[in-house]
Amino acid sequence: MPRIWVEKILDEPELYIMRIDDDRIRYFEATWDIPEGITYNAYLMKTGDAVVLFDAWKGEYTEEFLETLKKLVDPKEITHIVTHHTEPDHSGAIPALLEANGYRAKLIGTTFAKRFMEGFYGKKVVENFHAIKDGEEMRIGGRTFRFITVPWLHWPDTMITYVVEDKLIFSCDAGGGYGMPDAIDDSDEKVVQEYLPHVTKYVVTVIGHYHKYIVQNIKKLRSLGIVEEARMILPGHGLIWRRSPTRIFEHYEAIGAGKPTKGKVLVVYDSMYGFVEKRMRIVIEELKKNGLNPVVYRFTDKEAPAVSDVLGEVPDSEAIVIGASTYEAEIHPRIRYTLYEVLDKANYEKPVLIVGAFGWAGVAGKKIETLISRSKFDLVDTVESRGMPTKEDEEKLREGVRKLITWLA
Ligand SMILES: Cc1cc2nc3c(=O)[nH]c(=O)nc-3n(C[C@H](O)[C@H](O)[C@H](O)COP(=O)(O)O)c2cc1C
Repeated sequence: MPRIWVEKILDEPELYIMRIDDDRIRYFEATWDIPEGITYNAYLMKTGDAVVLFDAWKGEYTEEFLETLKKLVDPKEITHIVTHHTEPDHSGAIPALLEANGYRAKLIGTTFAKRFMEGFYGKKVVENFHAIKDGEEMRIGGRTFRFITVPWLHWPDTMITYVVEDKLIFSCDAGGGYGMPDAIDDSDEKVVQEYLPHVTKYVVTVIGHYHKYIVQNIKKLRSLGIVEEARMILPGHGLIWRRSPTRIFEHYEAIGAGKPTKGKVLVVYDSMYGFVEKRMRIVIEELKKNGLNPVVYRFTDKEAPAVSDVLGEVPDSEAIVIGASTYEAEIHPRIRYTLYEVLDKANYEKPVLIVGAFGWAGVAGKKIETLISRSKFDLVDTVESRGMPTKEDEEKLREGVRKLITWLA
């Protein structure tokens, strides 16, 4: 059963989080394996004569959302609904809420948001929609709400709200992560440490395709001075950041920049009958001998790691080793798909060593080389040979690892 959290975050303005922990979901966006689950966070603020709702929950949890909301307020009393991003994991419950509200509330979002809401839920939902301009301020319930667009974090519709007097940033997907942390905020460092890898995985899989916009948009928010002075960052997924509000954006920036963890080398390969495996054991041994820390993901007839987990390991790796067999004159399908996603979502300037095995005519190595040469990654070496590696092959593999290490020095 999904856990529901309703907690008061502030007395003045009166501010609540409504969070549901989605433990039923298996594949976010019908693609990314997330055994760690995800939360949907909505926020409710009572200020002066206004009751403002920031985002909602996924449509699947509409009933739970309305029940939870009714504990805090009669839905008819909601005066404003801010929709930062219309992806249905945040907007799904809004149509039913508007109905319960008697369509009294003003919806606030970007022009794109208006278009998308109408496309998803019909004309009636946007009858009372105010489309903001970037940087526009509105006085609501005695407070100043500034709306700032952050396009492509990760849809064109995306914006954040800054409540000027209280220095609060409502950031929706920006600053979010996977996982169902055992707290609502960052006050417990142990919870934060467990949560941050889920943030990395979230950023790469969900926003990674647009990763240059992560850096650009955070730069934009910093230049407005609101990141440094923020008292709290309140995302649409995961933890609220109030002990150290800037930390989540610093983490996002580090992911955007691909800031490496010293010595971490991501090793990913397939092996159907053990020939690539034999090569990779040599590679891993050589990496360890040289003081590096290989993080290994293998696709075999017994294991198939989640590609989402592999993606989450890329940003802070210093280098990558890809091992692949040739399969029907192609790269093995598991590595082909993994590589395709890495190049699309986690494309960084990092060195790559390619290792291949084939039966009669090796093409996997060459095909990976071509893909790497068209990406930001740097090709260090390709070591590919037939079947069982010979002594000579073994020496070439060790030499390849040494070249990788020299590259890192
Ligand atoms: C389904 C299948 C398709 C294969 N296709 C090719 C191929 O097109 N060209 C080739 O040279 N070898 C091919 N091979 C042979 C493998 O690439 C070779 O045995 C390699 O050493 C496998 O390494 P592994 O046991 O680590 O997967 C194929 C093997 C299988 C099982």
